[in-house]
Order: sequence, then C-alpha cells, then structure tokens
Amino acid sequence: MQKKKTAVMYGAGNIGRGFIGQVLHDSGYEVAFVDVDQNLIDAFNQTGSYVITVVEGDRAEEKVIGDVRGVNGMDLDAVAHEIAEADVMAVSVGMRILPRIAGNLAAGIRLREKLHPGLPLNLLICENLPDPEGFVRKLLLEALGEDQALLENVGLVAATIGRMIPPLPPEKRRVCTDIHVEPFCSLPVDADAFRGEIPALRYLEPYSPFAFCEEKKLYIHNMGHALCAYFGALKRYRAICEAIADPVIAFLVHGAMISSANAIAQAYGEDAAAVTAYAEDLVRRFGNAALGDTVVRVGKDPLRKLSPKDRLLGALSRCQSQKIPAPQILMGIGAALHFQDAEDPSSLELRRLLAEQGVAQYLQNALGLSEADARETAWYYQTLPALLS
Ligand SMILES: NC(=O)c1ccc[n+]([C@@H]2O[C@H](COP(=O)([O-])OP(=O)(O)OC[C@H]3O[C@@H](n4cnc5c(N)ncnc54)[C@H](O)[C@@H]3O)[C@@H](O)[C@H]2O)c1
Ligand SMILES: O=P(O)(O)OC[C@@H](O)[C@@H](O)[C@H](O)[C@H](O)CO
Repeated sequence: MQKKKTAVMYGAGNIGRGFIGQVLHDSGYEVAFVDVDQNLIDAFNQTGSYVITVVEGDRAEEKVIGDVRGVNGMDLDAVAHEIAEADVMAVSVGMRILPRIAGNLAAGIRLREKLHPGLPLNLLICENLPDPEGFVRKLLLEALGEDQALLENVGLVAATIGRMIPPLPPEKRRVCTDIHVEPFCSLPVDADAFRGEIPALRYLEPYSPFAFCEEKKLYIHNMGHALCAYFGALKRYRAICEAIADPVIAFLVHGAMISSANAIAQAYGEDAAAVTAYAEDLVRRFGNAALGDTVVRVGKDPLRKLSPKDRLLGALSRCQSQKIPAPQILMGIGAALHFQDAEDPSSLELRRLLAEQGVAQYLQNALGLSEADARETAWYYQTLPALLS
C-alpha cells in the first residue's frame, strides 16, 4: 500500500486544529501537529483523532479528523525530523510566537537538505499579519545564518484565513481537543510563492496577485470585525453577534466595509459588485451566535491592530489612496482607543501612551494620521461614548 502523505501543522490551536487540520485531513494527509500544549499532544497521540463541530444557527455537525499525532515543540530533534520528511507544512502560532519557533524551522530545513538534498518545502503561513512572507523570511534568514541559501528551496506561501474560530469555553469541551468552527471553508494562497508543484489540497484557492486577497481579508474582514468589537465594547456588548445586531453598530460597520471594498476593487481593477458581496456576506457571518465569538477576543491587542499597515490604518490609507471617504473607519480608530481589558497588556500600554501623549498627538505622531484626520478622530474619541450609550 502506498504510504500516506504527511503534513506538519505547526500550532494546534484554533486555526491549526479547527481549520488547517481539516484541510489537510480532507486532502488525504496524515497530520503531525507540533505544539507546546502537552495536553493536546497527549490527546492526539492517545486517540489519533479529534472532533471539530461546524456550527451555524441551530446546526451543529460533528466531523472526525483522523490520522493525527502530536509532537512537542520543545523537542528540537523530533520537530526537525518531521519538517525534513513532510510533504507540505503550515504554521499558525500567532505573530508574537513566530520569532520563538524560527530556530526550530531552520533546524528542520537544514536536516531536510541533508536527508533529501534539493527537495522543496512549501510552508503555508496561516497568520493574520501584514506581509506574512516578508515577516517569516526575515526570521528564517536570521535563524539560518550561513545556510541562508537553503531558503531558495522553501516556498513561503502567504495564506488568508477567513474561517472564524473563537476558543471553545472549557465548559463546552468534552475533551481538550474539541473545537467549534463556522462553516466557511476556503483557503486563498499566494499562487506565485510555491516551490515545485502546488500541492493538491482541497479548499485551496491559489491566486495572483495575492495582495488583492490580503487586502480583502485584512481591510474588509478584519477591519469590519475590529470595528464590531470596538463599537461593541463602548456599548458594553460581550458577544460579536450582539454588537452586529445593534442597528447603529451595523450601520457604521457596514459603511466602513463597503468603503473599503470599493477602494480595494478600484485599486486592483476587480469587480466591485463581487467584493461588496463578500463584505455583505461577512456582516451576516459576524451574526453567527452559535460561534460565541467575543468582543474581547476580536478587539484584543489594539496596539497591533492600530499599527500602520494593519486593519484600521491600512484600510483607511487604501480608501484615501482611492479618494473614497471613510469616516466610519476614523470613528472605529476613535473607538479602538477606548478598548480596555485588564488581561490585555496591549490595551493597558495603549492607555499609558494616550495619557502620556494626549489623544490628538498620539494619533498624529504615533499613528501618522494627518492633522485633519487626527482632529476628526479625536472628536469621535470624545463623543462616541455618549453617542453610543
Ligand atoms: N482564531 C481565528 O478565528 C483566526 C482566524 C484567522 C487567523 N487567525 C490567526 O491565526 C493565528 C493563530 O491563531 P489561533 O486563534 O489559532 O491561536 P491559538 O492561540 O489558538 O493557537 C496557537 C497555538 O500555538 C501554540 N504554540 C504557542 N507557542 C508555541 C511554540 N513555541 N511551539 C509550538 N506551538 C506553540 C499554542 O499552544 C496554540 O495551540 C494568529 O496569527 C491569528 O491572528 C486566527
Ligand atoms: O486574530 P486577530 O487578533 O488578528 O483578529 C481577530 C479576528 O478578527 C480574527 O481572528 C478573525 O476571526 C479571523 O481573522 C477570521 O478569519
């Protein structure tokens, strides 16, 4: 019997387990999950499978993901060996963790070259960050040192992850691997980034130029999602579905997403009707109460979300480059400045920066808004709490 193809999924969290695990399994791969959560690793190795539940409205459909195993990310030799032998690989650990795993990835790339000289490796980068390929390339160049040339044989393939997967609260888990996901299941990837053949994966949508997909995802989906969270927090909603069910919030979020959709379509010469339909469908998906997504999860780390090329300022700048007014995005930035969660260090640091610099100065000097935009946004910052209450 022919040996099953093997995939390495680096990170067995919401996306690794709840989305890419399914993509790989449904494409006929055996999946080795690399993680540092020993409970997850043990559970994979004890049963060789886990369950995802696809939820929407009253529907809850269970799907068994079999042929899986766990590998501890602290075991450098085991990780390197998995990477050396993999037919395809994906990573989804979060932006702040990527620098910590670069050494392990480099060790795997080195061992692969030793065991299988010249064998290409495709690494799907399944993270929410601007320029994922550039970010991971820089980390790997540093980690590979004098072996930098080996990167020529590694496809650093940016992917956009559209499936929304909040962590499942412990009381809803029967076992630690349980996870609830929304039905949306497609995986756009950068068609130009692969080395060798594009792997035959179900749900894969290779696209070129990929910047169009990245902008759609970050500046329509994540921007609209973040606005739901930041306006929702001001109205003290806990769930994203509650925020989007509020007519005022829905009006603002919808307006921002449509402005961004039109700007992106115009910039890339794409069909505006198709891009706005994507935005409209997302507004519907934000209302999926069964998913239980929270304002705290979607709004977390406001400093990252306010960084220059991320969802808020990136979408604003795309609208401005196309001369499309987007006052709702400025309102969203004003609302983001209010976001506070005692367990989120980024929101605490934001509060400190605002107290130190003043709102208008922070908007202009730290975020780079024009004087007029900073003034308008500062006004929204002051008036939104009363307007939305
Ligand atoms: N959850 C979503 O809806 C969603 C959707 C699209 C994109 N994303 C993006 O996907 C990425 C992952 O998000 P997530 O929600 O799956 O996060 P997560 O926290 O659920 O998963 C990250 C996993 O990485 C593991 N990990 C941490 N340190 C590690 C290490 N040193 N070695 C190996 N594994 C390690 C964690 O134990 C965890 O299982 C992020 O960039 C996020 O922005 C998330
Ligand atoms: O993961 P973040 O913090 O960058 O963004 C929060 C959410 O907008 C995000 O996780 C979405 O759910 C996801 O990108 C949907 O596909």
